[in-house]
Amino acid sequence: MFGLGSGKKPSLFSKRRGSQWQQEYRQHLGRYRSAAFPVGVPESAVQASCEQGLCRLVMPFACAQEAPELGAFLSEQLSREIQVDIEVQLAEKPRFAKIKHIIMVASGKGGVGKSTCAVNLAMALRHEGARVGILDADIYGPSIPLLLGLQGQKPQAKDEKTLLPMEAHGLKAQSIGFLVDPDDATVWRGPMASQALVQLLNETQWGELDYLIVDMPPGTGDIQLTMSQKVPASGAVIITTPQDLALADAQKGVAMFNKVSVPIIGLVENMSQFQCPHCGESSHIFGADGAVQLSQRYGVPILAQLPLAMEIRQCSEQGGDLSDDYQDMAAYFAAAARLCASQLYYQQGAQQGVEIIITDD
Ligand SMILES: Nc1ncnc2c1ncn2[C@@H]1O[C@H](COP(=O)(O)OP(=O)(O)OP(=O)(O)O)[C@@H](O)[C@H]1O
Repeated sequence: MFGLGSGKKPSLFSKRRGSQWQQEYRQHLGRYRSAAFPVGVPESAVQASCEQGLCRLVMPFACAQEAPELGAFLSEQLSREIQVDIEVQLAEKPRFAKIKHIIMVASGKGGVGKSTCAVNLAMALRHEGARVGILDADIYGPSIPLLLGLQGQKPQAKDEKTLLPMEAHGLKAQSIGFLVDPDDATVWRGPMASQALVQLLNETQWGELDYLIVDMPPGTGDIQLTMSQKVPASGAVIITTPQDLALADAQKGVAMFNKVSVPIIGLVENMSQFQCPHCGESSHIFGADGAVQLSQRYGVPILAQLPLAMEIRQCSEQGGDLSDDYQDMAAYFAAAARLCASQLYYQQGAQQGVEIIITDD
């Protein structure tokens, strides 16, 4: 009835018909459920223009790679071939300078894969159509230069006060590792460490960003607490492994962010399972479902359960992008990125929706 794809463009694109399409799309989009759209595509997002079987959507969070699945859903619902193209435009005002959201990536314990997850999450958000930066605040072991293939490089000074960020894989990056000898950084005390983070954040010309990922130092001590107080973060992602010890530390991470009122966006369970390359059998080397229990206890979602995989280690340590050669591994981070971005959007929405009622008593 709507004539999408019929080719009779001029007569079909009257205003009335246009709005009729909008209505039908809107109805179906609202029913579309996925990890990224747990409550359907939000009403505010449905700025759809639909032409010749192509539905262009402007979405308020990074989810561009959801387009094929959304297209398949709409095609089935509307019984005609529909392609979806997603453009990402975050509507909210920047939280800091021209940065819309700062996301802290933290772990209660060292060596759980925090930096690896931070970099791959940043790349995945980029592939989901967002403008993304990464700030390496891990003063004790800055690994972002290595993970982005930028070792030994130095950022350029824009003027006397500001530095230009480095760029790799479409990400803007800044790290203490570009500026000081790592051996010097290890002796920094609390105030110096948090001051270094604030300075790097303030004095880098980030330009306009949708998301800035901050790779925090491991642990939940005073340094991490001060850092989380000083940075206007929209939320935090906690990386853990399924081990009891790592989970106990992850709990401390949740408590720390609660203390400074930074919402937890979700948990990433890294090294969740290992698939034998020979027989294909999956084993839970570090235990099973620890993060699920943590998630239930604190009511925070699990963004991903990532495998322990040689491809992740090799590709990351060579400064590569998983989506170039290891799409199956990249898919885990893509799903985590969409979930992280949407969770942040829905969390903010819920916060904005809180009504404060002042009474006399
Ligand atoms: N899912 C994974 N599969 C295989 N190797 C991984 C995975 N995640 C991380 N690694 C490897 O584990 C090692 C530690 O990872 P990473 O440096 O990201 O940890 P971290 O928590 O940031 O450490 P630190 O506490 O030193 O900051 C690296 O060699 C990395 O390549």
